[in-house]
Amino acid sequence: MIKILVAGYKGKMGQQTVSMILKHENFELVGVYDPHSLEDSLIKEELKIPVYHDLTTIPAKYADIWVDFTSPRSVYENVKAALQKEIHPLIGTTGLSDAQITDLQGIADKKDISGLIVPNFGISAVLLMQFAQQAAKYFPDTEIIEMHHDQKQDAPSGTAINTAKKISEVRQSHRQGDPNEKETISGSRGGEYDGIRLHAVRLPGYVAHEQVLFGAPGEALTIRQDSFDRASFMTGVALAIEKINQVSGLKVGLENIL
Ligand SMILES: NC(=O)C1=CN([C@@H]2O[C@H](COP(=O)(O)OP(=O)(O)OC[C@H]3O[C@@H](n4cnc5c(N)ncnc54)[C@H](OP(=O)(O)O)[C@@H]3O)[C@@H](O)[C@H]2O)C=CC1
Ligand SMILES: O=C(O)C1=N[C@H](C(=O)O)C[C@H](O)C1
Repeated sequence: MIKILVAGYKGKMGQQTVSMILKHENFELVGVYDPHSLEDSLIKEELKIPVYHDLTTIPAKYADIWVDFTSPRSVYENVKAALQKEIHPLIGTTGLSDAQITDLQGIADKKDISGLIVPNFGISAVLLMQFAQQAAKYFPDTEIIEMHHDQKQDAPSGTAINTAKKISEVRQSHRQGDPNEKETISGSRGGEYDGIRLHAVRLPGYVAHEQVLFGAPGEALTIRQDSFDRASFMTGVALAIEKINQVSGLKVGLENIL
């Protein structure tokens, strides 16, 4: 059995993850973590699962895997704590900066603990990023539009940033649009990563969606993926839990285990 602790267990993704783990025959939920929770145990399917409220009280090697769906504000400290306790981090929470990732990779290497930071567990999103990288070799002019539910804390989404990074690996960095363009309403042209414009839409009813638009003289290509339900992320979470041991160091992207 693979022993798992879920951080952020009361959240939208945390609840899905807890249900998936309880249904899986090879997974055991040994604990959950949320500093704001008022309960001491989570009663689920006749099981009494301990609730941790303080990182310092979680024993070293308490679980094999730490699944994190918390908040951009807490994820860095959580991953650091998991690595220090020699628990493999499987991180779905977005918002880690490049400097924080480099720092955590250093700790993971020193401790010889493998882990994964996964901007998007949906197979459609992983494929979209790969297809977008392939297309950018032939269509270097591109803009990204991500659309999410209106409770999302971070913008642009982790998936959109990761898509832009993958595109910028294969195209010459350049500024798009007319050099003399002027925003009459500030922000109209969106955010920017290495010359790639990113646009974030937040609307009720949406879950998680992304479009990558490519334009060239006389033609265009649009690649789109949709997560209509958070169940779309659970196949990827389960697969990553099963395969995290095969990763070397702390890596970014589900493609590392596909
Ligand atoms: N990689 C992927 O495929 C996906 C990633 N995500 C990402 O996962 C994260 C969570 O998303 P979602 O579930 O929708 O968000 P929610 O706001 O629904 O859930 C977050 C949960 O984390 C809890 N929390 C806040 N601070 C801490 C902390 N310090 N330690 C532990 N728990 C904490 C919150 O509790 P409280 O409300 O009491 O503060 C809440 O229950 C986001 O960063 C989102 O972008 C989401 C979907 C897919
Ligand atoms: O907050 C969300 O909901 C999601 N967050 C991730 C992101 O920022 O890319 C993954 C997915 O888009 C859902």
